[in-house]
Amino acid sequence: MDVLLLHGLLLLPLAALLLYRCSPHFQYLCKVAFFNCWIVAMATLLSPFAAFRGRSVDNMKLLRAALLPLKRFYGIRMRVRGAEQLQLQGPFVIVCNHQASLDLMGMVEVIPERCVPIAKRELLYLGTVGWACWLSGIIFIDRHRRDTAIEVISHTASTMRHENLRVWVFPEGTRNPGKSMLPFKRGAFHLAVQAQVPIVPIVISPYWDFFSSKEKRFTSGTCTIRVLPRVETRGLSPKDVPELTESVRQAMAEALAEMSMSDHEDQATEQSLLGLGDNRGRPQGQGDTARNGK
Ligand SMILES: CCCCCCCCCCCCCCCC(=O)SCCNC(=O)CCNC(=O)[C@H](O)C(C)(C)COP(=O)(O)OP(=O)(O)OC[C@H]1O[C@@H](n2cnc3c(N)ncnc32)[C@H](O)[C@@H]1OP(=O)(O)O
Ligand SMILES: CCCCCCCC/C=C\CCCCCCCC(=O)OC[C@@H](O)COP(=O)(O)O
Repeated sequence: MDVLLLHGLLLLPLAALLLYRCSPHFQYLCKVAFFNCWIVAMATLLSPFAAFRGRSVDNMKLLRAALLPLKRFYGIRMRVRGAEQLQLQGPFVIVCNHQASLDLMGMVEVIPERCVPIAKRELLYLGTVGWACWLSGIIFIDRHRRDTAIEVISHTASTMRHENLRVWVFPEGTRNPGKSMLPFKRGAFHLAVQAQVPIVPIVISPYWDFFSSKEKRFTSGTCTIRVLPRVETRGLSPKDVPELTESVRQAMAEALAEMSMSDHEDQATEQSLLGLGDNRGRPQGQGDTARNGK
């Protein structure tokens, strides 16, 4: 009986490995589980060090260092275009499209010094992850209570100016795996206008080629991050916010559409150069990006 049990235990990892190799769904589940486990493990490991410093934006460096290796585990190549647009003195607001939790990998590629994201309050309750986020100075808003969210944003506007803080906002307000961007919430734009600081739009290319939570697909691939020219807000007032929001969204939507096309073309070219004609692990009609291993 014991021998049988031992054999069973030995065969279990082998069976899991086989399943991982053969089933894209199982591979997806493993990769997503690893992503979350990595975040929880890093938060647990690093929070005591961060606590030593106290609540400070400097702890974002720890958080960034902890998340940077993730792309290597997943074989995701990051290409950054226009990084020089982030070489600004003083505070500014970054607005970025939000497809999935994977955006954290793109975020840490380009996040400048002294920059914190605005996040939904619910993240605070994720145990050590919430603790790590709080210690890093992440700004939390309750999306269901507009007045208190607006208060937090107003307070952030004055902190930005006094403490030379940069703020990263996902203006869609929620994850959006769709092909176009959702209408933008206006908080980020009120924030920039109140603080009279520039807005730097960032667009992360679509993940369709290597990731889809709907289809439970997670392979390797290339992701492009494009930093668009900054938009000045000096002299603008709250009445200008709707137009400002629309013009920034328009510029980002155009960049996203362009990137969707060119990423597809790039990957098709790479594929034919590498002689990779098949569509392993994904439906017909979507390019393969298997060049990065895994
Ligand atoms: C060591 C290892 C650790 C590992 C650890 C890893 C984890 C590390 C995670 C970090 C990364 C996190 C990433 C999370 C990502 C998200 O959590 S995304 C979700 C949170 N983000 C957001 O919601 C975006 C910001 N939200 C907003 O800006 C929204 O405008 C607000 C403030 C919540 C209000 O929402 P709303 O009422 O639904 O929307 P909206 O239509 O914009 O506004 C309604 C009205 O209020 C007005 N208004 C809005 N804001 C303002 C304002 N500030 N002032 C005056 N009026 C305003 C609008 O103008 C509008 O009025 P009208 O113009 O129509 O007259
Ligand atoms: C004592 C409780 C212990 C709980 C342990 C929980 C383990 C949690 C596991 C992993 C945490 C990963 C956190 C990744 C955060 C990614 C940021 C993100 O993408 O947030 C989503 C938010 O933008 C929009 O949310 P919705 O699309 O509106 O929804």
